[in-house]
Amino acid sequence: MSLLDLAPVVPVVVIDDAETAVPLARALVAGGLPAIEITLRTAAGLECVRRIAAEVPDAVVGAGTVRTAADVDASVEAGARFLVSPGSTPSLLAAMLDSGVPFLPGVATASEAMSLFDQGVREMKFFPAEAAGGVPYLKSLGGPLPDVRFCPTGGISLSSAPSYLALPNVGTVGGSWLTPASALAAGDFGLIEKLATEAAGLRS
Ligand SMILES: O=C(O)C(=O)C[C@H](O)[C@H](O)COP(=O)(O)O
Repeated sequence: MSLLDLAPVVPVVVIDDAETAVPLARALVAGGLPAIEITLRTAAGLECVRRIAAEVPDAVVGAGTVRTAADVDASVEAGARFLVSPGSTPSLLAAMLDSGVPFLPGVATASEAMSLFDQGVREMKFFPAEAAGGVPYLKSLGGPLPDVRFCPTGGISLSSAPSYLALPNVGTVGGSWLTPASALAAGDFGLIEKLATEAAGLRS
């Protein structure tokens, strides 16, 4: 099954304290969102991937903010089951193609999507979704590029997600709204499960 079909929303998580990774992942899975993207923006990112991969078997944990071939190797070694990047470079794409796990390279234009398509990539992240043109832009890309499917991410909320999910070239959306920094700092995993449950209900 494609990564884009696992759930209507992929939570994008920035974690500072690796101790929160496992309870956070359990809350998201309990709410119905099994695919979880842990960004490599923080020093704790890889350790969080490692802990979730080892301790939360129902989660499909991936690494986000993957920018280099070294990031690809470190993520896979930590147990990442998918990789997401904000954009794409030749060396990053080569490493992703070689990684053995599904990946969503970021694109924001038709030319970028066509370059990846030429390399055999059919599923991509559309980033930064809202700033780059949002739903109308993505709908327009679907005309000439109907065989590319996207995970739009960047500026999407519970209220804007349904209009993206209604597009035929969108499988799932990414967003950080499910894991507010304040809830993480307070250890409020009940709130995170509630936000995940709301998001999981967007497409039933
Ligand atoms: O970290 C990355 O790899 C990114 O490319 C950026 C993230 O996808 C967005 O920051 C999430 O978007 P928000 O839901 O607006 O917070």
